[in-house]
Amino acid sequence: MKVIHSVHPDDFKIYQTELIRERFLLENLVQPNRINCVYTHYDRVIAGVAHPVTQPLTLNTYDNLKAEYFLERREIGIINVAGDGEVTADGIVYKLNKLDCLYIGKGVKQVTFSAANVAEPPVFYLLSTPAHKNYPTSLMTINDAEKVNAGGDDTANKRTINKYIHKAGIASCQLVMGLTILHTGSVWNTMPPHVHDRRMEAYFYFDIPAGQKVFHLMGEETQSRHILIDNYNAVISPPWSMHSGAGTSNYSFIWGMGGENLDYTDMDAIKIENIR
Ligand SMILES: O=C(O)C(=O)C[C@H](O)C(=O)CO
Ligand SMILES: [Zn+2]
Repeated sequence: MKVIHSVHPDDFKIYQTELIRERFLLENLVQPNRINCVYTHYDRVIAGVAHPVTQPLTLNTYDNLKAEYFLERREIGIINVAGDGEVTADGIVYKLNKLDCLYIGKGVKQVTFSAANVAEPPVFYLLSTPAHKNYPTSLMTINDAEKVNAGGDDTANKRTINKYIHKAGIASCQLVMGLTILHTGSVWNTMPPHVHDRRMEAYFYFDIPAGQKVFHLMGEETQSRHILIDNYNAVISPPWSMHSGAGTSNYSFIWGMGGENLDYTDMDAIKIENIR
């Protein structure tokens, strides 16, 4: 499993394009009949994708965890961003259609992923954090996710934020997870931006139309940098970094966090006029 180490904000100031991409961008996660995971030293979050097509896939442990099974001391959030699929947790089958979310708690030994239809296979985005106790496995469909409508047409940031795993939603030890859908004609996510030193964050961009890209914005407020994002890329946002983005079209993204608290609204806002 690839390992991503933490970066100090002072060191980040001299980073050029290639080094920014190497240290923060997760590419090539979606491969047929494979689970690809990346271990980060940001709150020990593991991000990855399971893409079962013609065969079921099992979430095995990795040597990095020194654990008998993946969820021995971890919890995981799973969101499907493509065709219909199934996730089985210790023999119980959960159907996940596009944009449905499954939380699986610490102590579940066997997790498998499968496609409902080979012609339109699922893409399961995975985000896992260390966990100290078991919370029940819980499925939440996109319809049941708590919704916040934010932004406006006049500022090209009209979007719907869907919350699944958070203080008032699915219970977890430290994982917070949901997804944001940009409305047609809107391109800016998370603008005005924020930081939350108490939690790292990872974004997974999807439904970026062919030929379009997202400029993901990161860095301290007076040291902004960007990374060009393709469909199904994930990007790590360190606790000191703002995270925002503008697309050449509308798109969607999954956000997920690990750290001190489960309060989605715990953010330190940045004024647009202060960004440099
Ligand atoms: O569009 C938004 O605004 C977001 O989706 C914000 C993220 O959810 C976030 O950064 C949560 O901390
Ligand atoms: Zn955030």
